[in-house]
Amino acid sequence: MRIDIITIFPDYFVPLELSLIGKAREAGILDVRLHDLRSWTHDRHNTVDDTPYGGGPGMVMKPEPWGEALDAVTADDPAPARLILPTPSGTPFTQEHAKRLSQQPRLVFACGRYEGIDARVAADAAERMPVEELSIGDYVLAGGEAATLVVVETVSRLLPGVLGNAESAVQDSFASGAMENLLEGPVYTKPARWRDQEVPPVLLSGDHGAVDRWRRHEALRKTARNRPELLRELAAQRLESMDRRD
Ligand SMILES: Nc1cc(-c2ccc3ccn(Cc4ccc(CN5CCCC5)cc4)c3c2)n[nH]1
Repeated sequence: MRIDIITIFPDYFVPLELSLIGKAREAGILDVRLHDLRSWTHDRHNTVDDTPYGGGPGMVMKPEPWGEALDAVTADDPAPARLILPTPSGTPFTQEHAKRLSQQPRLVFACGRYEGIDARVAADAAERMPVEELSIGDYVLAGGEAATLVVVETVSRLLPGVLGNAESAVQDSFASGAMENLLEGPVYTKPARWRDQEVPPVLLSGDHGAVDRWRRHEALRKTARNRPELLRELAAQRLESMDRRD
């Protein structure tokens, strides 16, 4: 997968040189390219923002630099680029969304700052490529960079070869399958006793059936405590599938 990131803060993405994603880049699984938006400004001050039409607080990012940057970044590779626009007003980013994005050959991230990017940029890009506005949560960041890091990390760890067999994305909470849509319960490792706390004996029993039942019970308990609304969804899905079978 090729990932292009356009930002006025390229240094924000130094973390993508580290750890799993850094190794995936070295292995050629991921091709991450950073672009400084100011490279597509032509005035002495490299201006990227201006006051909002209609008044209001703050500044808005000018369309011209974005138009030129997106043209340049998507011109050189035939694979259809999908433009990802982090924004507080986007569709909620979920694990399902990450799985869909991990199937794409190319993602281009436009990291806004100030109060956002002139709306005509997304409208113009949509004439040439799929554009997705997405939110990573109901809170307002200072710009799109942190959201882009979250999406790139979530998507990258789903790519074959990125996670060693030491980790596995299959058992992720929100993953489909046996523990579908449940939060994962507690995890333990050696020593079996630490600061007077014992690891739950079932985990040392070697009885894999009992271990699976215990883990499912813990996942249900944690989901009921932290995300009860997920249980309602799960119950509704179960009822629906039972109704379909009847
Ligand atoms: N999930 C999530 C994503 C983000 C995010 C993503 C990109 C940008 C670019 C700039 N900002 C700051 C920012 C500040 C204020 C407003 C709200 N204003 C009210 C009137 C016009 C706009 C919007 C945007 C971002 C924030 N935040 N949270």
